[in-house]
Amino acid sequence: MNLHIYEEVNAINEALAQYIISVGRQAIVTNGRFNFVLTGGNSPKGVYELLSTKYKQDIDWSKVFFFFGDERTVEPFHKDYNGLMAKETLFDHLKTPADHIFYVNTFLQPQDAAAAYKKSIDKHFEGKEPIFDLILLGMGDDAHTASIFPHTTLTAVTEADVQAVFVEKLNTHRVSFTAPLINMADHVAFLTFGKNKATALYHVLGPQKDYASFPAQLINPVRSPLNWFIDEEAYALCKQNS
Ligand SMILES: O=C(O)[C@H](O)[C@@H](O)[C@H](O)[C@H](O)COP(=O)(O)O
Repeated sequence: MNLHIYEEVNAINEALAQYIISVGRQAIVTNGRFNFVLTGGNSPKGVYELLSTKYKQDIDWSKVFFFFGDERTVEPFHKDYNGLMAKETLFDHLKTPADHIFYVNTFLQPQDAAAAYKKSIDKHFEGKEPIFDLILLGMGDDAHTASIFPHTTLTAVTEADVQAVFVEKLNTHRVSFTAPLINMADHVAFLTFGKNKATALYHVLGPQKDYASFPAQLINPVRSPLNWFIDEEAYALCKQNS
């Protein structure tokens, strides 16, 4: 595991943008394309904006394919739809062709949306193992990641899949990658900052394994060390107890 800890969020975003570009360029050299899974939430807005402005010339975006590690079950481009923020901060600026963006079709019922999404992934990987080049994750203050929320069915799934899950605390369904699908990726990186994440991060990085309570602990990529891009505020409790 690699911890990249910064004082300021801007510094995290710069470091993460450079990491994404580096992984992406290597994927394009090796495989001719970069299969990049985006996280939702608010945290990644800054890094997406950096990628589509300051780093716009640093990678051949025409060879990048974008996916979402999870999606809310609201209609496409509703204000809470993860695809909307990515469209506004990345795709519109990069003029990403529609066939390079894999939105979750939330016009479908959750189970059908999840099945359709996994089918589109399998088609993209031509039936081979869906090993994404990079999966970017956020973490909630309850230690959820993607839509693997505490004490939900997804904390115990062993299949590499995309599944619908009912999240009681939100009283809604979500569509999400499962932890095994995330762990198959070539690279996985968390972007987590702010003091409201400190308690969750302390548990997630701690020695006590409790996957149901702290689902981000489920993320253990098999192909390369897990990367955490965090700030001092989020790391504060870990530091105090190290
Ligand atoms: O759909 C989502 O909301 C995300 O995929 C989710 O896992 C997010 O990364 C965390 O909730 C952190 O969200 P913030 O970045 O807004 O704190």
